[in-house]
Amino acid sequence: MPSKPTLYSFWRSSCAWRVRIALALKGIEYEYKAVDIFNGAQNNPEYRKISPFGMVPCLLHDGTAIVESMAIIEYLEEKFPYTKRLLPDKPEDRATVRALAYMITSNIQPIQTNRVANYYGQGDQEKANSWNKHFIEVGFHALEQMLQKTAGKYAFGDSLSLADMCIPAQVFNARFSRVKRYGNYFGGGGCCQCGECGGPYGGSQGMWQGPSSYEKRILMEERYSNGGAGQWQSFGNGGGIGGPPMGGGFGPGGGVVGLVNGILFGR
Ligand SMILES: O=C(O)/C=C/C(=O)CC(=O)CC(=O)O
Repeated sequence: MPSKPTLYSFWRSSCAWRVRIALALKGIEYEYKAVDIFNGAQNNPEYRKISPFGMVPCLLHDGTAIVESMAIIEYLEEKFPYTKRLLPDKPEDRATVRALAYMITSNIQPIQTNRVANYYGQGDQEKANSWNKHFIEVGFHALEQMLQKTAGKYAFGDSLSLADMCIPAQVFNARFSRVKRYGNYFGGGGCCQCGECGGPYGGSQGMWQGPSSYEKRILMEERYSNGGAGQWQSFGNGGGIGGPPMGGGFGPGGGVVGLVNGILFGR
């Protein structure tokens, strides 16, 4: 039986959130250590020894420090093989699930991360925000095309997979970046402005469709797979210093794009 890992995390980190979802769904007990990025804790020399980039997440397990969320999740998949599987059996299915996940983890999130946007904005917050928003919208547009072919109850068919570890956290980032698709619910409105799709993604006007949501489903599965409210905390809220100011992780909100909107809020 492997020993208990320690997760260095922070509530605002979408990458750390992916790992928290995976740990929770796999029912792996772990120690949570918040790295208060907003106060520079990632620059602590001690932390830099285990996470040279000063990023979260970082998983410490049996004396090995593992950084990069996808490396961590795949490690958990291999190290705890008797827990819930996040990759399907067939190689082509695994490739598709990884592709869905990597669309976010390689081609959306790293481009819209604050250190990139802030460098681009050079102090102009509006400019930095528009950078993030643009790349999230373009990325979601592409993701939408993929999901139209792959999604069932979840991003890939009817089983939770690695892709579902990545989408909710990216939706969370989209909210922070005021992606217009959320507008009807969060005070904007109108269509996507990616310049490519000629109008609202999927055409459903961004209205929140109701309570049966993909996000909520993942939250609930996470909650029940861990037997209660304690893990609910560690999923969205992180607890203590790790907790977000907005409570509850995902609340009701508009969808992102047509099918994403559908799986998030309608199916
Ligand atoms: O572990 C990763 O895959 C990447 C980590 C980061 O880029 C840091 C991070 O959490 C950025 C963010 O999502 O806010």
